Amino acid sequence: MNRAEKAALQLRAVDVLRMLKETRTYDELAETTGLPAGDLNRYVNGHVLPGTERAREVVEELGRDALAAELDERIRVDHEGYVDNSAAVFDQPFLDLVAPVVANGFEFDRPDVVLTAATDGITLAASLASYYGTRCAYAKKQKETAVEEFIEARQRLQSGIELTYYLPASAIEPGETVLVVDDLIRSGETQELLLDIIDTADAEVAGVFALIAAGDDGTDRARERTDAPIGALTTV
Ligand SMILES: O=P(O)(O)OC[C@H]1O[C@H](OP(=O)(O)OP(=O)(O)O)[C@H](O)[C@@H]1O
Repeated sequence: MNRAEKAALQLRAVDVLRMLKETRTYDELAETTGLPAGDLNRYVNGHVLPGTERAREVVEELGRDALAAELDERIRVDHEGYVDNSAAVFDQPFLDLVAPVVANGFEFDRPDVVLTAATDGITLAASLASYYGTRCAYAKKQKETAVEEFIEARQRLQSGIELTYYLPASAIEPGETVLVVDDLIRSGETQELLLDIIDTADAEVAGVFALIAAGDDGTDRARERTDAPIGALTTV
């Protein structure tokens, strides 16, 4: 890790601690983190930065559990099992906290492109691409007018409806690595279409990540398609 990466990690740890502090006293935060309340006070107030190892623990271990719990708080599941996650996907600062936890707490290699499907995955993909310093791309259900060449992926869904996603062909170069992300994975049909797009582009899959897995069907389906790491922050 170079100096800039260390500094970024330390600042991310402070962001995580500040988020946790919003709903806790320093004593409670000390209990949650196992760190001394006096140190926490200095980190949260920006007087001192946590050391690299401590920062890593906060982001990768504590951060993952804390953000999963925070995400659970923000999700509403209706009586038919449909998920309202607007309180997560509309909150870019929250997703900016999720990004380093995903990048460091799962086994994904840094990709060349973070790919999602419009619409609800876009804010998460933007946060991750920004964290990695890579490009973000999203496939859409319509063709963009001025674009001449598309990669398209089509599938007949279980419902009988045919779904097609289009991605401008210039979005992914052959041989690039692509991390597929989405806010939600349920049947896995959307992620499968994105994996088809990566195949057509002659690119490599770096992994598949969803904020929320609704059951295991979607992740199981993705696992059948790729050996790359697959993960979700929470399962409902
Ligand atoms: O695993 P699956 O069964 O494919 O479901 C997951 C997809 O469903 C939602 O998108 P939706 O198609 O509702 O489009 P939206 O993002 O525009 O709401 C969600 O954003 C995922 O992309």
